[in-house]
Amino acid sequence: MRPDASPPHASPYVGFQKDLRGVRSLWERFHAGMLDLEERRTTYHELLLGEWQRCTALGVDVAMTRGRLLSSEEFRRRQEAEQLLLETSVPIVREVSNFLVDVPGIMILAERTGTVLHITGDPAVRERAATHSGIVEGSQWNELTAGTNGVGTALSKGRPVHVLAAEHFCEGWHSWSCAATPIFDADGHTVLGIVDFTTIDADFRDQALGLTVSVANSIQARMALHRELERRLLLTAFSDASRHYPHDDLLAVDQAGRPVAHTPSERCRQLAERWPTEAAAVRELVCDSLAVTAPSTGAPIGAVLLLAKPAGYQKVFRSEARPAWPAPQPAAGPERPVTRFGDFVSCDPSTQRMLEALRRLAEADVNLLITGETGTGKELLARHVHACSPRRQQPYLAINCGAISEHLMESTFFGYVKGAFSGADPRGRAGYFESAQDGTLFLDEVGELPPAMQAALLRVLEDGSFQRVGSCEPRRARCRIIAATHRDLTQLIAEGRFRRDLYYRLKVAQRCIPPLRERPDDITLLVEQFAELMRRKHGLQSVRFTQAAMDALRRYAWPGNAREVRNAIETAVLCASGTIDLDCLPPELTQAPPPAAPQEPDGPQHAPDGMAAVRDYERQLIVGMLRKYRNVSQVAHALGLARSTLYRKFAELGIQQAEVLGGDEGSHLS
Ligand SMILES: Nc1ncnc2c1ncn2[C@@H]1O[C@H](COP(=O)(O)OP(=O)(O)OP(=O)(O)O)[C@@H](O)[C@H]1O
Repeated sequence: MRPDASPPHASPYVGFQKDLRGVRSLWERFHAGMLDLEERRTTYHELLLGEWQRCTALGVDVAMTRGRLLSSEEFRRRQEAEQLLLETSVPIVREVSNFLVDVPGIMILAERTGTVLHITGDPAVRERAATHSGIVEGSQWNELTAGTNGVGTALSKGRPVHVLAAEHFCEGWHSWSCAATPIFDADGHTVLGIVDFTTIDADFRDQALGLTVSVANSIQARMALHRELERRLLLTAFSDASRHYPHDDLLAVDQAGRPVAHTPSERCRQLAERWPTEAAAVRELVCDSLAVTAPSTGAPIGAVLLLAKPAGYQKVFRSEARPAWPAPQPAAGPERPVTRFGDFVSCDPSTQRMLEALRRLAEADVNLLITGETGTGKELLARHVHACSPRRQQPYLAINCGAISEHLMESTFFGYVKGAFSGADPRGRAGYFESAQDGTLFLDEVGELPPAMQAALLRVLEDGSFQRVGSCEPRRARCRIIAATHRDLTQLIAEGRFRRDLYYRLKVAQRCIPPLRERPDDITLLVEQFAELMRRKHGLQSVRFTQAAMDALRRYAWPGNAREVRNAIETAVLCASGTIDLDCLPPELTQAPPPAAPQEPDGPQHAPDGMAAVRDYERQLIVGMLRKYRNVSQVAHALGLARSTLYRKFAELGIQQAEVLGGDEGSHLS
């Protein structure tokens, strides 16, 4: 056994050499209750005993052989809470792993409570770690749960550590050795997570500790940069508030409760000084606060606080006079919390209920049908359902059924054997069902499947088997199907264009995403999300909207839904130099609907209540755009719609192209 045979190891957290001889025997005697109290021991052995006694007192189960797994719901929450850490660390960890191809070990990123967020490295070691010890994403390795181990001990010590073989409290981990280093926040002492390098004990090298220290340092540097950006956002919010409230005392505090800025009065200076130690007393002076949140994740960054005057009168920030915050300012206010489902965000209550239902359905592992207009985020939801499902470690494959040529469809879905047909890969090829084995197959635009393919798909869904083209050998399909369509499948069924039996197989569970025009609060939310996304993408300092621009954005009906918002905001961000005004928005948002288009005599021009009014508005909009561009492709692009969707809208809304264009349709409508 290695601890008895290997040379001493430097122990960075105890400051002396580890002599691993006798550790296994010490461990055995400790757990058998056969320690000789009079025995003279090295400091190192005393230290180990202290660690193990602590684990015993914490009630750690020494017989455990697999890491404890969080429920996928809880894991999802942790991932969401640690989005910044993930975004910052994963690219670094991956890049380092690329240079460790021949090193038999895995690199683990854990968050501040010891939950593994990400694992990368040697596939064989990864497989063994998962199957033998339950070291997988979502498993927990703090000392309370798993006793002395790399992640848990680095967390509790707050320093880089080696934990080798029999030093682990639980025998189940004795075949592993780990080096682990904490990642600190910019303040130098708050632990944000752990970088750990784990190998089978016999493969362990001392250099592993240097590796984790250097990876942790790189992550820290990147985190520090993020913190600086957050600090700037907070300062921008503070100076905006100061402009709007020049006669008041304001204090900006970051998320850790540290004052970042205050109004330059002596009273405020003193309050800021007292804040870290007497926060409770100073907090009593706070009349109102404005939360400042991270642009992309919505995570809180800090707050601007409005302090009571010495005379004691109370004041609140006026909602209509809230400063023109940078894009990340929460759109819906505290009474409308934002729900996130992966990258899908919403503050609309009925959409939020749908997202909650999807969270539950993700775990249920049943086939799912997602409907909704084009651009409403069906693929985004499907992807995250997979990420929250028990299949999340397996492949996710998205297929646009409308984009596969009909005669290749069967071989694309089911694969083919060699010599199946001329022009094919001579070695044969696996189809989507095999490639997505054990994972999720997302069938986008499922309403476009031709009848023959509908029949073939139905057969797979009914008995779970299929054959490659050119072969009789049955194969089992073990993937989950998520299907999506913007079409009304019940109508297609009534028209004989979609199989009823297939429909029922696909919609074991079904959810519909409402169009954006029916959830006006989400318009503001998406505008701000995309503005921040584009600000980052194009490396801009800040992006803000004038009131007039924001009003126009909220009024518009968005027939292309979130995709159209995204396109419009990207163009606007690029056109504006920081502040987006009306002139940076696409003309259809700012121009009144064309007068010649038919409309109700007193019909509303925007933000109408009834569906009929919405249809009218959509009709006016599309007719106006057709007159302007005189080209269907350009209109579709401007609206963020597929051409096929636009043609569908023509039919639904009774728009006659020839009529609109005065009979010259043929030359322009391409
Ligand atoms: N609620 C949302 N929050 C954030 N982004 C969204 C949301 N809804 C959609 N998006 C974004 O809008 C774009 C379109 O989304 P997606 O492709 O998922 O829509 P879709 O309904 O599948 O469209 P189609 O029917 O045309 O295939 C993507 O960029 C997506 O990230």
